[in-house]
Amino acid sequence: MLRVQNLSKTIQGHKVLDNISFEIQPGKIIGLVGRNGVGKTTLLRTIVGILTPNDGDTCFEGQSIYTNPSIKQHMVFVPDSPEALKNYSISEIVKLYEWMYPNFDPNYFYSLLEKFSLNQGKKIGKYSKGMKALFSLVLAFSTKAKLIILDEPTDGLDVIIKKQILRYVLEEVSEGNTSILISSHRLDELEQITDTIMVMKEGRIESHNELVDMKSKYKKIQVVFKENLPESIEVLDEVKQINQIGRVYTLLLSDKNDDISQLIKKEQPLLFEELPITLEDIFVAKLGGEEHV
Ligand SMILES: Nc1ncnc2c1ncn2[C@@H]1O[C@H](COP(=O)(O)OP(=O)(O)OP(=O)(O)O)[C@@H](O)[C@H]1O
Repeated sequence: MLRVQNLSKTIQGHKVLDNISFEIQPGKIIGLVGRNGVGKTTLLRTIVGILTPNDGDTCFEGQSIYTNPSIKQHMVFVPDSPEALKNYSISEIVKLYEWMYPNFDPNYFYSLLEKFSLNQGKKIGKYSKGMKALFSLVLAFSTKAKLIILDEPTDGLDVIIKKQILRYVLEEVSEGNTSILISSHRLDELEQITDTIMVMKEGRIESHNELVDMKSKYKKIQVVFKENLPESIEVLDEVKQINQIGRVYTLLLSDKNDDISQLIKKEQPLLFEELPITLEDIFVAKLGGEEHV
């Protein structure tokens, strides 16, 4: 469906995107994660053609979006601060979207406004921050685009709406061939809805894996020793310390064959307990350096 090939973008002499390639298949939800300033928004803005790359291409169903802009009617981008529409009324926005997106479904749009209790009389500028975020999502899903690209979609939404939205996103994807690319710092939410996770680091894609495969590469344990964590364990590359409270250490192990667990057990811990692993643990292990402990 979407193929990003060797995309690079330099802004003010700084290479923000460095030779990025990936593909998105129909019916998939992909999470894009990375530390602040790593280039996520720049990547999303480049693959929808708001920014022009210095190198590389983005093709939707085989056609470059830069040389065939009409193909972009099948993709919709929801920015993290949707200010562009704030002076328009809802009926004006509907007209604009019907013009931009031939498959825009106004009946569906109004039914979603109702479903999420969004006041139809107000100008968008009069909505609260959360209502604006919600409105942008409703608008995006009403385009019936095949690819929906969301930048920090749940920022500003209260927990109840967030849950409704996440459920709604899952329903939409399971019913049709819509694909969704979501950039988010809310790793707990991504974990609930995504199939695969792309990790960005210094302008590159560091990894692009199925979430279950990522988790299977690690083991999270809690250990307590009589004294501190033995140095023989601390120095191992396969051991990342993700938390310490007193003598209770939480460790993330790259331990496919159980070798590291055996080494730790040889040091006779007072407690050795395996814990469920989260996307946040993997994020910290991959991108956290030593600063997080
Ligand atoms: N218009 C611009 N002018 C100058 N530098 C820019 C511009 N847009 C982005 N950058 C720089 O490019 C880098 C990546 O920014 P970007 O917004 O893509 O990061 P991000 O991963 O989305 O960050 P965050 O998680 O904080 O939203 C940053 O160093 C940023 O300062």
